[in-house]
Amino acid sequence: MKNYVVTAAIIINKNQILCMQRGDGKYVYIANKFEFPGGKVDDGETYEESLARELMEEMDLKVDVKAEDYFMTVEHDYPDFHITLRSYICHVDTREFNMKEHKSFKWLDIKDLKTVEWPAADYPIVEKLQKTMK
Ligand SMILES: Nc1nc2c([nH]c(=O)n2[C@H]2C[C@H](O)[C@@H](COP(=O)(O)OP(=O)(O)OP(=O)(O)O)O2)c(=O)[nH]1
Repeated sequence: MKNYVVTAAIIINKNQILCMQRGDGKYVYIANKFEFPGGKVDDGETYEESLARELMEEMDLKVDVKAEDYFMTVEHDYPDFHITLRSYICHVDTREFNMKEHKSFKWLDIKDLKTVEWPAADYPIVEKLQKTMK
């Protein structure tokens, strides 16, 4: 099975988390779900560089992602591929960004994260946030 290494940003502003909704796509089990913005790591870049690049590409959002902001990694098997999902906490001081690739977004309190649907790989992250950051 293919393995995708993906970095994802838990973007926090005033105690709320930015949840971005994916559009349609070929995999029904992730289409239209809310996710932490980010994407696949390219050859030759560090995880932190990759995440900063994705945030800029997808949202025009400039974030200095630091190794010390690492939160957790989830290994998950989807029906068509395996994902290594590596997440970082990113505090931002603005809510301004351009939604270039997603279909909608929500800023949610941590306690409300499960009011939207996430891809299966994201639930361990949501759960750790709810346990450790309330
Ligand atoms: N960015 C992000 N991706 C996630 C999360 N959870 C999750 O299962 N994924 C999956 C969805 C995708 O299969 C993959 C991220 O890839 P991507 O966003 O760079 O690429 P994509 O599949 O949308 O499209 P493409 O660039 O391959 O055309 O990781 C998450 O919280 N954030």
